[in-house]
Amino acid sequence: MSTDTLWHQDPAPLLAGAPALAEFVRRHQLTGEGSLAQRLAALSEDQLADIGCDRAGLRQQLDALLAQAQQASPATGFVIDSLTLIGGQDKQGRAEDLQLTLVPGSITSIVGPTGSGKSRLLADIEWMAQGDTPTRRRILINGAVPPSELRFSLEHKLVAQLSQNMNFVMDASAGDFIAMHAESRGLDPSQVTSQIIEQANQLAGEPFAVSTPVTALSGGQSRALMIADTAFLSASPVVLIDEVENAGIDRKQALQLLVRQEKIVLMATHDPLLALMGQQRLIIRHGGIQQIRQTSAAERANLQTLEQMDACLQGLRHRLRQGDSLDRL
Ligand SMILES: Nc1ncnc2c1ncn2[C@@H]1O[C@H](COP(=O)(O)OP(=O)(O)OP(=O)(O)O)[C@@H](O)[C@H]1O
Repeated sequence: MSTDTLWHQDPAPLLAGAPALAEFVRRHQLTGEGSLAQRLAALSEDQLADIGCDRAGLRQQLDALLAQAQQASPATGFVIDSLTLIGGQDKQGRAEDLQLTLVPGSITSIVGPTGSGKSRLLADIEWMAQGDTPTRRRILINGAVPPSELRFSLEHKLVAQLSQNMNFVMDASAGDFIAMHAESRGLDPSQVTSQIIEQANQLAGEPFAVSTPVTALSGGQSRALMIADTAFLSASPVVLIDEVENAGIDRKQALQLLVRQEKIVLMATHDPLLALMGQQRLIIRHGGIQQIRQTSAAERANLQTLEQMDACLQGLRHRLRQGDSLDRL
């Protein structure tokens, strides 16, 4: 796909895997609706004066970033508009009669009792199952069976998975880790490293530095680093999250960060605060999706109360960590 074609289409899917381009778009007041060509044309003279660059200059910089984004994208120019899940069967072999299409910028929660099949569903998506897993589910990308090079290639991953058990075994600092990842995406690490560390530190309670060895990070800090790294550097337009709740990080902010980057987010959770942040939730029983429930207006209104309760609990956790008494709540 030429950069000219990208120039005239909705950039949202491309922005998901192109943090430098996304940041440029945000900083230069190009976040409106329509293609980049339309957004650039819509800038007023006042806005251009504000930005300190003329239209031709902006176009030139955008062209360079589009070319870079295309090169770095997981499958050169491959953008995801939709991911479709076609039902298979539950653990008893009963048909899972559904077809569900998810689009970038959406959050879908996955809820259900322990052992009901939440992780299995995430794994089906990660593998882009084609009827070849125990659930017999099938996954379509942009309405079609994904080409096998997308399915099996390690470097062209469409899906990033953040799971509970994330231990680093490498001998590198947090800064080195980010730099390696940035370079593999063809990005300049100096532009993103401090941003990612800063963001990770906002998610985790106890700050760490660029020079901190990754093996010295706590569970919560590792998770925060991976989430910030995924949000800024991962080209994968689909993000799967398995149980973020016990990670010791600001989970609401983490979710907002991931979704801001226009990704398709699916999240297995037992946490009401997180579950209600999704537009819908898939209710799993006996290995099958039994129901799809849209988050209702009343539930959304309840979110505020849940946030207050959560803030109260977080405060108690903080006091506990500080060694304070909890005689008075
Ligand atoms: N439709 C299915 N057919 C056959 N096996 C299934 C199906 N769905 C799930 N399973 C199997 O059931 C087991 C439990 O599923 P899974 O680990 O996904 O549960 P979970 O909901 O994530 O549990 P937890 O909340 O404890 O993490 C796994 O071995 C999984 O492969």
